[in-house]
Amino acid sequence: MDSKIQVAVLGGGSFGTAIANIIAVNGHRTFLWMRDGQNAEQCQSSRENSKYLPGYQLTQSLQITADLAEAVAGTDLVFVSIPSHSFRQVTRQVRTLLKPDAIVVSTAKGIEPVGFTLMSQILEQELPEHDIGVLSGPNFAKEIVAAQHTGTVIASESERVFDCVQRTLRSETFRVYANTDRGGVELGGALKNIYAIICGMAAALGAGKNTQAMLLTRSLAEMGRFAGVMGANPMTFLGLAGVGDLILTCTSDLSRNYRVGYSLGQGQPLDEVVSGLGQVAEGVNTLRQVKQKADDMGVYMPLVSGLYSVLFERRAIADVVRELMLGEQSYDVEYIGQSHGQ
Ligand SMILES: NC(=O)C1=CN([C@@H]2O[C@H](COP(=O)(O)OP(=O)(O)OC[C@H]3O[C@@H](n4cnc5c(N)ncnc54)[C@H](O)[C@@H]3O)[C@@H](O)[C@H]2O)C=CC1
Ligand SMILES: O=C(CO)COP(=O)(O)O
Repeated sequence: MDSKIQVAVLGGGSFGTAIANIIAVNGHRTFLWMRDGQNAEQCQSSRENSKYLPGYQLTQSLQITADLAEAVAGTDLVFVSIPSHSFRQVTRQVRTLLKPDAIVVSTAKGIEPVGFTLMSQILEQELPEHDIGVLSGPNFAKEIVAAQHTGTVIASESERVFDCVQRTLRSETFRVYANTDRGGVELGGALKNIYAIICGMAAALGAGKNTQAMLLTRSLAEMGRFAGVMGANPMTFLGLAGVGDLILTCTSDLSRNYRVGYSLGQGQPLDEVVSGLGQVAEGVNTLRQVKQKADDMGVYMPLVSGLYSVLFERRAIADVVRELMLGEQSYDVEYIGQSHGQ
């Protein structure tokens, strides 16, 4: 049996383009769908996505189109690489176009505001007949297209999804691990964006390595605590989609969320920073949603609360930092608990 399949990637931004290119290089018939016809034509003829990944040559066999029906008809595997604010709208458009047995995988790292809905829950709601999954990990699009050795995670309840995604994406430079904790993997990808903003801000303010290490570690503690209450497995946060992506995004200015934080730390106003970015930084909206949810569920998230009060309540960063440092001192690793920790 021919192991080559037909794949569609929806969303012609940085990540959609990078992932579609890997799959086409692997020899699968691959369509990259972008909504703007002129952009699609220009990328198809120049073999470059000059807006999102300038300077990177896309492989000849990748077919770039603005025709959604052409992109998904006959497709075995679909990646939805659309930012969270438009994810449902695009998913809805493909409902009647997909083959009944097509697998659908989200690559978005955000949360829908209404009802705190994760992207894979949108897939469940909009495409209930399909096997679904989530792809997440420390994966800068620019490094993927530059063939840097990269690892990622496919999360799903279905063996069929693991098997298909691992076989389709695997290459000499791209490695795919499996995880059955879909919610944990997805929350890891969304939550780390908040902490990337904090770490960018800290860097702009001259934070040293002690501060960076404390921030990263306490961020991980907060993420695991929140996800645990949401029903995820805190152990997922020891994997690539948890601590892996947290380290990546919190330590590099290739991250848009980190860059948002850096500019805020330099004193620029939030609306200017966000409108000047020209690309999606999911962390700003995720912060609003996580703060609300944490308050509703009574989850202790001092870093989330601190960033929220700087961004949306106009509190001075220095005051918030002082308060965080002088707050109640607690246990290092809360899973060890008081009785073992003493
Ligand atoms: N860039 C990266 O390194 C990574 C990004 N991600 C996640 O993937 C998702 C997409 O991110 P990027 O590709 O980086 O974003 P981007 O900002 O580079 O591109 C977003 C793309 O979505 C398209 N889009 C937006 N609304 C649309 C709509 N209603 N209909 C059709 N297309 C629409 C835009 O035209 C653009 O092509 C985000 O949730 C992000 O967090 C995940 C892993 C890595
Ligand atoms: O998720 C990412 C890398 O894994 C990309 O992060 P940014 O969205 O902050 O650029």
